[in-house]
Amino acid sequence: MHWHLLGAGNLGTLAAFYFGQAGFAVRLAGRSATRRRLTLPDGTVHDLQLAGDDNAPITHLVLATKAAQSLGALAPLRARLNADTTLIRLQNGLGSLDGLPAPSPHIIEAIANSGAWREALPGGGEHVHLAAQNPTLFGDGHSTPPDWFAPLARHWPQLHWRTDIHLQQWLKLSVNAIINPLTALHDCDNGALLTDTALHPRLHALAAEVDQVASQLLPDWPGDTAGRALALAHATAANTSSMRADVRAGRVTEIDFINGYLLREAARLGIALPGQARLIAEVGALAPR
Ligand SMILES: NC(=O)C1=CN([C@@H]2O[C@H](COP(=O)(O)OP(=O)(O)OC[C@H]3O[C@@H](n4cnc5c(N)ncnc54)[C@H](OP(=O)(O)O)[C@@H]3O)[C@@H](O)[C@H]2O)C=CC1
Ligand SMILES: CC(C)(CO)C(=O)C(=O)O
Repeated sequence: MHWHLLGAGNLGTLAAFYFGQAGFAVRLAGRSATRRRLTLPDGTVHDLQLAGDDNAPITHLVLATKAAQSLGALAPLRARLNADTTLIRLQNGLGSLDGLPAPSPHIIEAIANSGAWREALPGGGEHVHLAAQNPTLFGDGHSTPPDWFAPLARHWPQLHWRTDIHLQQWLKLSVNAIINPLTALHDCDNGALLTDTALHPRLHALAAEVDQVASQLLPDWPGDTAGRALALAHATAANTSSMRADVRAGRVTEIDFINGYLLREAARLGIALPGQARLIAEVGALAPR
């Protein structure tokens, strides 16, 4: 089985590594060959040569661009995708594939709780540092995973198939709506959200707004977004969040797909979220949208 990868950044590199370990061929989509170095939390270093695009039909695709880049990155590939194509959306946020023209591929949602950051390699390519290895959840709403999932899960630590993927997406969105913008605004690593207690009143107020919306949308909503955000910040303490990395690099952030998505859902329910609205404006002032 042949996989294409669209977006060979932090998580794309990690996925390419684990697919490769499981024996699947991986090549880039829309880009030429390049190299990546990956350092895992146990200190092992792995050099990867990522093959360039072959312009062949795409049967299996990992999409790991940032959310805002998704539709633009997929547009030149449209003729190579069809309704039988499997697309793993390895991204934070929700709504990044809204508006994807038909025929829609078979979409598997992937939720990563790991933390990774990257730097340029001297002489070209990039070095990805996996700062924390945590569970990754795949699902498409069906109970049975595809055939390739079991061999992949033997090589990708803590990879799980979830039938309640929609709830899991909201659980991840809720903590990203706290960790990502706060670490971007305060230019701090995730662990600082635990140690800088001056941030806690705001963190709790933002989390309460998230719980107000999510509990109306999802009957099984467990609440305690503040506790779960602090737990994930602890589990990824040494990481630079993806939004902080985007702000630092002057890139478009995912605020519209995380906090913006939440705000739009709240508006549909007639709920105002003043804290989240202010947060979106503050991040918007730091980075392009
Ligand atoms: N980093 C983390 O710790 C975590 C990230 N996530 C989520 O995972 C997703 C990916 O994040 P992350 O890996 O950090 O992002 P990165 O910015 O590291 O990677 C995105 C990649 O997409 C590439 N890209 C952009 N446009 C195109 C295009 N048109 N064609 C091909 N490639 C393109 C970029 O290339 P170039 O740099 O050349 O523009 C870059 O390599 C995000 O949704 C993020 O929120 C989830 C959990 C943890
Ligand atoms: C898991 C976490 C919080 C890691 O930093 C993340 O999702 C991100 O940075 O986008």
